[in-house]
Amino acid sequence: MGEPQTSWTRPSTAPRASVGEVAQWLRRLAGPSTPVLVHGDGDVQVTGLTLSSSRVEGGDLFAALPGMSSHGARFVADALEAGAAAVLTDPEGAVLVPDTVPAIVVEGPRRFLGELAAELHDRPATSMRMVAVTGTQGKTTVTQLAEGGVSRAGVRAAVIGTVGTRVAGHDVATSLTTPEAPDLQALFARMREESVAVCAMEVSSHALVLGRVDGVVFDVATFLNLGRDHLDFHADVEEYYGAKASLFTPVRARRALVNVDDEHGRRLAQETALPLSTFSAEGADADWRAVEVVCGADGSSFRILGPDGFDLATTVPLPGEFNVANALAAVASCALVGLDPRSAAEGIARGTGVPGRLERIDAGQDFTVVVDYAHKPDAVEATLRTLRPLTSGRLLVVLGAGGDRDRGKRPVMGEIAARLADVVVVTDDNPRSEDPAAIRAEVLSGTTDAAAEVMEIGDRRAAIAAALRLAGPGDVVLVAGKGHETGQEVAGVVTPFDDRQVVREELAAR
Ligand SMILES: CC(=O)N[C@H]1[C@@H](OP(=O)(O)OP(=O)(O)OC[C@H]2O[C@@H](n3ccc(=O)[nH]c3=O)[C@H](O)[C@@H]2O)O[C@H](CO)[C@@H](O)[C@@H]1O[C@H](C)C(=O)N[C@@H](C)C(=O)N[C@H](CCC(=O)O)C(=O)O
Ligand SMILES: Nc1ncnc2c1ncn2[C@@H]1O[C@H](COP(=O)(O)OP(=O)(O)OP(=O)(O)O)[C@@H](O)[C@H]1O
Ligand SMILES: N[C@H](CCC[C@H](N)C(=O)O)C(=O)O
Repeated sequence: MGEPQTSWTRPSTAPRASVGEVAQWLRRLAGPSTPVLVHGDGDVQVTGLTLSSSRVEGGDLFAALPGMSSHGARFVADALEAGAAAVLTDPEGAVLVPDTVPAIVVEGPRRFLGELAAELHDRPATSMRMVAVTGTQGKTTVTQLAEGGVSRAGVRAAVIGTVGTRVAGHDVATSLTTPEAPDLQALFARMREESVAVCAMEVSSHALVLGRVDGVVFDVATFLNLGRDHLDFHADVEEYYGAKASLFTPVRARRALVNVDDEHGRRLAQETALPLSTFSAEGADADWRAVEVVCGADGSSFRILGPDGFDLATTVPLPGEFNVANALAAVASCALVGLDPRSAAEGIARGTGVPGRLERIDAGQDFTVVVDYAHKPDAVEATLRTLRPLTSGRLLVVLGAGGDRDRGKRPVMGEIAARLADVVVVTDDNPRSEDPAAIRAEVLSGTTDAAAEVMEIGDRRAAIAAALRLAGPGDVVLVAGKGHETGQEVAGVVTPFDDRQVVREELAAR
């Protein structure tokens, strides 16, 4: 596959519009009661749109928006230095923009950004079949399986999500699970140039609340599940559900695919106004079903039963019952956008796993080591329950929790780990700006009632090394929380750290 395509975050042929034209689009979007003002030369041409000064390219319209920690207008000087041609901002930001700079000023510009970006790039998503996947767990796995499956079947495909973006087989670096609208629409424009036929993307609840997918109508929106997550961002589970459910409305999608094994999925199936298809891997009555599931250490075999007598015996190259549900969701999503479900399933079966998702690290040791991105209660539980039957000896887990994120999940994760594993090594994940010892104490507070042996080793490498030293034949070591991540963030500094590499190094050093 080669090096990531750094230039593919944008189309090779830039779009072009004048500041005056952009203001006209905004007036249409905002309606007559919202004034849209133009300061300076309205004939200036813009050839791109971005909302981060650090990603400005020459000719861009810099969207200087208010945020939770700052106002983008504070970075106008940086944006101009990087070549921005004009600024889009709100009245509060306008006072920070020099008079000489062409600017468009409107109240609450974030509301219009998705539509604006889509318009600037001439609605590129309409040239592809668009699959959106949401849920607390499994988004990355489902989108990667779908893209991998159809690519192997010869379809030009793209995927956007937490582990990055791939366009027609080329890696493209992105950082958020769901990129901001200007970045997203530029990526779609690039995909259109590359004749991509189908794009599967993860849609996070943040993205829905912050309007990152505004301007896109997905051909199918897929709901996986809803568990505890992001309660630092959403007030409560009801609000979190509401954010996810907003994807299943006619402004955002044409059709819904919903997991009826999940409690919130069943609710959504009742509530959505979209044409509905359902799926189940646990025996419920549904349009798409996985039956005769046989789980093994390297994956599972099962039969897919679908509409119109669809019946296929297939496999998924990832262990765990939940990955049968993920594979089923991937196949059904492909079918619902008009792709052949049989070749998608066959493509998935022929594939490898997904980076950092139940990824086995094998260096010839006499026990099993698995690196997994489980960093939420349900994922820790699902992963440990998957690994227990594959363990003839002891199940050991190395686990921490991220800083500056939902604190409530920490003791819950500790409790689950101590209940389902035999040895728990509590360590640091990404402490970010928080005191690492205080985070560990919160995780540890959940572990007190269980029989598991619990130890605390803050340094993540030392914690991994300790677990590996304790392991023997028949044991399984789960290194949870960071999966595919390649850095550890402590006090604002990201240091290279890849659990998979550290495991290899520590195994070699044993
Ligand atoms: C809560 C959240 O999602 N915040 C996002 C939001 O931040 P914000 O609006 O508060 O921005 P801010 O930091 O106050 O800055 C204000 C403005 O100044 C701009 N700025 C800031 C600094 C600078 O040097 N130059 C510059 O132009 C920023 O681009 C922003 O527009 O807009 C920023 C600009 O795009 C994002 O970087 C930022 O994501 C932060 C980094 C983040 O961590 N987001 C995570 C929580 C997130 O979105 N996660 C989801 C879900 C993942 C999952 O499912 O697990 C995702 O989709 O990735
Ligand atoms: N369907 C599922 N049900 C429960 N747990 C799952 C499911 N799919 C994956 N997991 C667990 O969740 C972890 C994250 O999976 P994945 O990355 O596919 O989900 P995600 O929704 O993209 O997560 P994130 O939003 O954190 O990026 C996996 O490593 C696994 O432990
Ligand atoms: N997208 C998630 C990733 C969390 C990964 C975990 N390793 C952590 O740091 O908590 C977030 O930013 O909340």
